[in-house]
Amino acid sequence: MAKKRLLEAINKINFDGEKAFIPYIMAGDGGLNSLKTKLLYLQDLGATAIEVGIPFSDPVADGPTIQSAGERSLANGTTLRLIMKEIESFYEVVKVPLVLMTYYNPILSYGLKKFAVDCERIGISGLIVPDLPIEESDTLRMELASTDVALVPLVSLTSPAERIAKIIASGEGFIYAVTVNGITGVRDGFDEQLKQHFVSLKEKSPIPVLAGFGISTPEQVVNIGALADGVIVGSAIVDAFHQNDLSKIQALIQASKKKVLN
Ligand SMILES: O=P(O)(O)OC[C@@H](O)[C@@H](O)c1c[nH]c2ccccc12
Repeated sequence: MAKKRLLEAINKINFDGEKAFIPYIMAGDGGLNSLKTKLLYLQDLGATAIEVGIPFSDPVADGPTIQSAGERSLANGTTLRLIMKEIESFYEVVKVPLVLMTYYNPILSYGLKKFAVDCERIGISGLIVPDLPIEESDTLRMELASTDVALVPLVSLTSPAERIAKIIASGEGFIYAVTVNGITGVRDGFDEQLKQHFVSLKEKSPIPVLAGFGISTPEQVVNIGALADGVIVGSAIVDAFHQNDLSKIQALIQASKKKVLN
């Protein structure tokens, strides 16, 4: 099945002259019963899709902010199973596409087949599995083949050209282009080569290319967003929810809605 839901949500925003904005939140941070409220809040502000993080004990790609959020969530007793149940209880109300970000281990212990079936049933639009390299993704890909759940690949700044071509060829939903070398978290500056990197990715990719990692201010949303089809913001959103600074979240999303002329 062609993966449509996520792709179409992003294409529609770009067609309207805006950049896609995908906030990341950690499920279970602040209690699992706050998940629905946060999702509806972000949906109403105009998030294109929302990345929902599954807490994991060994989060190798996560910076300090997301790590702490994961620890708070785990301390609340959050598990993938409970998160799936919780989403099932409100998936008819939350309309914005949801992308689950999880390491591979929780999926394996949940059961690959069951996970794919359940994701489809509760309306999940995409998956990001940062520790599953493309060479090892066939099993999961096969389970997802008959669903509208896109397997969103990550491309790093240092991926060689042949690898980028392979990743793009198998990409579904959008390409997650990582803008820094290293882990998630707030950054001051970006690599000067970034512009060329995005020009080249966008040339090669038939699906949207979104930029993520280190984007934490409205200015960065505008500037990095201009290079890509949209942005993903994690740590800044997680922090703002944790500190209950909702105006920060509003300003970040608003920055993606400045019309751009292509
Ligand atoms: O926090 P940042 O720097 O804004 O980056 C987004 C990121 O947090 C989110 O997409 C994410 C959280 N954990 C990840 C692990 C791998 C890839 C991506 C992620």
